Amino acid sequence: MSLAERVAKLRDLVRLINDASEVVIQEWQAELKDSSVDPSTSLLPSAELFDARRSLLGACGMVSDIVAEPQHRLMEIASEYYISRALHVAAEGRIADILVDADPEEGLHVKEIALKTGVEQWKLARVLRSLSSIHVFKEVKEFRFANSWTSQALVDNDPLRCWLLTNGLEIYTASEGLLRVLFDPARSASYSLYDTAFNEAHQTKLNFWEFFEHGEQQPDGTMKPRRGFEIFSLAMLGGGRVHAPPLCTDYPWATLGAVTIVDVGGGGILLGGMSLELAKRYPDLKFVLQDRPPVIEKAKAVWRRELPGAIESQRIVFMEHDFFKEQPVKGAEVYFMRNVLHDWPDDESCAILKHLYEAMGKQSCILTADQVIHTTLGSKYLKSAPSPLPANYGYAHRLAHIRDMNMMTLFNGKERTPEDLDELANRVSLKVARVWECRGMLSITEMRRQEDLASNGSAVNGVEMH
Ligand SMILES: C[S@@+](CC[C@H](N)C(=O)[O-])C[C@H]1O[C@@H](n2cnc3c(N)ncnc32)[C@H](O)[C@@H]1O
Repeated sequence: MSLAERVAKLRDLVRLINDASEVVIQEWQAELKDSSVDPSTSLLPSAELFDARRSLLGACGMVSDIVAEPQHRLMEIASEYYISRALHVAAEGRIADILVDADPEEGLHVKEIALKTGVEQWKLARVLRSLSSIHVFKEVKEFRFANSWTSQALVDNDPLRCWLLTNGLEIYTASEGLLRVLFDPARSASYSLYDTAFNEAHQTKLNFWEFFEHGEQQPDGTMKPRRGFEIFSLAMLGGGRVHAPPLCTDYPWATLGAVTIVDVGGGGILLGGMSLELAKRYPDLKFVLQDRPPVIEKAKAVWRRELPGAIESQRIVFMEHDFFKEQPVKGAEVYFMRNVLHDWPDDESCAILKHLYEAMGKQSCILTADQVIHTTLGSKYLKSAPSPLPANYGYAHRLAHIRDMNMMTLFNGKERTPEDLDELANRVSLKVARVWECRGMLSITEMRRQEDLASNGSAVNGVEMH
């Protein structure tokens, strides 16, 4: 890039930062007037705030590319995992909870934090300083730390704490196998569930789920559930809480009327899954929750507690079902899957979709809620970022790619672009009719049978955000 181009781009970005900031401020002020919104915990920003926020974050990231010395920037990216490591230490040590009563001006001395965590104080100070420099925690006086706007979100929030921690345990170890697997020609070309970086790093022939279900051998030869699995389960609850509000709002569920939603691989061990969230908000909807037998048993208990009467009135029917077998519920209006397809390579995902296709009727659709990958080149299904940002908002899309790398590492699975999903759909006579972009990490992709779309011409390759 020539100097003139860099100067022009930097000026464009600063203008974008300025404009997007004004929108963010305006929307914050509107939130302040709305007593139903708590800005510190709201997971449902207005469409304007969501959009301005991603422009602003994308632009700030792009500024770092233009302004930073390239070699320095590359060195930083290559070793950034130590920042993640620092956060894992903070999560393991429950530092945000320890700091909850600290005076915001005075903070708590690292000596006292060390006593409560068991980490040597001067090492702990270095961990906390790493995080304070990126505004997670604050060093308010020398060696005295307090919570920041960001770390405050961790206070008394075990599901979120476990989400951070689970990325620092078996999943982190698994990422260490990526180099060896990707540069081994046979395993690199394989999309088997058993040829993953996870298998390599943990030296196991079990896949991710089997590994956890199998437990850990104790010195006396008995098996004990892995601590990491308990943390992973709570982490899924943390993720579910973050994902649910936009998914429940940004698809027009209320307009469906009194229809049945088949929640395929619906989960719900700890929180009841997406169906329970929808059931609480939309009283006309009915549900069939399908999953593996141990999951179904646990989900029943959650529903009994969270929505008394729903089981008796048959608003919810629980069904043990393997989604690699024939779908027993025929002609349902909606077959819903959240965070299911991303766990599976393409062939397995097609097998799941094919069973749904065979059960669908004319009015049926599949709604799949996953992280939708948007490339820097854009997609006809997704809203593009304003210039000079790349179409996918660049830096603001980083977590999507991180999650995609995670799926590759653990399962040979994949977060997909709308085009990838359409390709899978085409293999089993389905088609992506529309992507419902939601104001969160996940979006909803609607698939219909090709013959139905052809007959009523209702394919929409557009973008709509509520
Ligand atoms: C990542 S979880 C998602 C759970 C839920 N949809 C949610 O969003 O909270 C994947 C789910 O797929 C289920 N699953 C895995 N293999 C399955 C199979 N062969 N048949 C049915 N469900 C399966 C798991 O038990 C788990 O509940």
